[in-house]
Amino acid sequence: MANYVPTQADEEILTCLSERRSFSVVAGAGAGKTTSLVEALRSLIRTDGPRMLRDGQQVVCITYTNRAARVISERLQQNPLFVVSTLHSFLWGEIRHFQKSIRESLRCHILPGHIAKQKEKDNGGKSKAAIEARGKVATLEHALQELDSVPFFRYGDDTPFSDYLLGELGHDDLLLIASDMITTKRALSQVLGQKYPYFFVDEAQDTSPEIVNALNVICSGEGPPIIGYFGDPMQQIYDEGKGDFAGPPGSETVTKVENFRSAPEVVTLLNAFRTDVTQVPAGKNASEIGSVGLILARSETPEEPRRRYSEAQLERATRRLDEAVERWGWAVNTSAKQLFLARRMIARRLGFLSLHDLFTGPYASTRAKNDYESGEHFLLKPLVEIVVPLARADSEGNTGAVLRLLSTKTVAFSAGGQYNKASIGKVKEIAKTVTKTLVGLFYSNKIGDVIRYCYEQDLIHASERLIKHLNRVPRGDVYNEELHSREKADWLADTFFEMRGDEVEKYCTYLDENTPFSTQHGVKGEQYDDVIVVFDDIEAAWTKYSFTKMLTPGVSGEAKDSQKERSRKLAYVCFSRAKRNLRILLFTPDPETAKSELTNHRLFEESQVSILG
Ligand SMILES: Nc1ncnc2c1ncn2[C@@H]1O[C@H](COP(=O)(O)OP(=O)(O)OP(=O)(O)O)[C@@H](O)[C@H]1O
Repeated sequence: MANYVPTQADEEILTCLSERRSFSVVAGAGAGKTTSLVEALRSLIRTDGPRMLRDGQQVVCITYTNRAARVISERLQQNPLFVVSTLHSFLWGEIRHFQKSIRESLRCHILPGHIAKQKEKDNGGKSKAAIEARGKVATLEHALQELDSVPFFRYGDDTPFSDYLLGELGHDDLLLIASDMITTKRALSQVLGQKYPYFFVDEAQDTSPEIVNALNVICSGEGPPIIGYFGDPMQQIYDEGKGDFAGPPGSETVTKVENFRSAPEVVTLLNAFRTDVTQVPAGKNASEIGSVGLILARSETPEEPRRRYSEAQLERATRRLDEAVERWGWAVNTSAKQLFLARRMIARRLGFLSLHDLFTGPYASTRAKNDYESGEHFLLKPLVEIVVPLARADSEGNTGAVLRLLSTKTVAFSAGGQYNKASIGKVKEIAKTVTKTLVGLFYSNKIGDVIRYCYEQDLIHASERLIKHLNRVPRGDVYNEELHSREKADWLADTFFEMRGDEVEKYCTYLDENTPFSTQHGVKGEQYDDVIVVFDDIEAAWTKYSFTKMLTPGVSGEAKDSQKERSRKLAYVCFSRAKRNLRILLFTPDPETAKSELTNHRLFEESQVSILG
């Protein structure tokens, strides 16, 4: 890396590696954790690489996303010494052949564990939660009984949730099964330790406690295999993470104190949010001049049911943001990244409010909401992955891109698809017709027609769930929360199938990050010169977070512990994306009192805070 500055922490990591001792690197935002990780991996090429290659061993580096895996692999120039992979694909690759053990794990631990959890939620009464829990217990017990009829189990990116009797394992179950197998089957942990003398885990704070435990089991005892965790407990923003990851007994903790990203003004604010690491601005940004500014705007009492803003209120809140931006003199700063927890504001600005309200409204389960936010919802996936990219490539007249999309993303045009025996000329001709029809449908028909065409033409990997919705008669009855809560997905699908595609296209633009807007979760690992963070607890309509309570408990009341922790961490992640200038807009019921509270607690300086009149 140009301008790479070696640090004390890097030295300590090298010492651990040479002494074959496990370690955890704890570092704040912008510390260059990935740089330290890559440097440590590179050092192994020199010190232990030839021996490992001779003995058929490799180093495992686990990343949180596929994108991070690609970045690290590139920085290591695809050196075959390293297996750089997400946790899920690494684990599945290691356990998939042990089908008997997977079944045993499901039977003895995983399913009984899920059943016990659901039973805890059932007090025998008639509440919605109790009824739902009883339903889940029945389904799980049935799956347990019939487990032997499942020929084999599989896991894929397209199976976020388990369907045991179809043999589909979801993301969470995969982690539970793998950690169960590693901790209970000594032979498996020994084999893994022999194949891989070094394990590195990036973003360790988001690794589940079960997995940290399993990896520590592999790496317990003296000498190799050893494990190195790299992470920041303050940036644990996914609930399943362990946060305070630590290596097996006897391992070292290395604290990295530099911040190579942010200007000193931003680093001062970040330090006010935590006590475990006090950062010092380092490298060339230590001499940059940055700034921090907070504007407090009065929040409104929501007028709509479910504590939602009305259209007029949403409009007023958006106008307040424009006023704040104006006051900061950033109206012309088009490169400033705007981070919102308040997604309706983004959806409205970008033109997909009805889609947003559908996928976050009464027909959407928590699972559906999460999948919508990440672009993974099974109803949206065919459009996000195939239809919209095809429509875009087609409108640009980019035939090459159209053919590439068809051959890589669709079933029909893939190597094993129905056209694989046809001549190239014929395939091109079919591709043209299919694309023309599909794009035509997308712009003029309902979404249901588009998806149905994709399914009939074998363009999508249609999941069982999707096929079920396509084949069923639309629900004629009016949705009733009491009666239908377990079947709400039917109403979601029916409403979605009736919609037009234009909103989905805008949603895709947003997912592609081609806009100056992002959700606050979406920016993890990113950095921008200028950042605007908007906190509106009401508009976000989210009970998991409360920024007003976290920042100004005197004005808004004390947050619950979990709410406070989550909000503090998410705020920290957002603020720490700024390299130079950070601006925050906080909607609060009482801006004047909030101002004194914030400055009294020394989170912000008086000169940094102002009130929007
Ligand atoms: N040792 C170093 N010397 C100089 N610059 C560095 C060093 N390490 C990292 N940087 C630079 O600092 C910035 C932040 O690094 P990076 O994104 O790797 O940090 P991080 O710890 O992963 O941050 P976060 O956890 O906040 O996402 C990048 O621009 C990177 O190039």
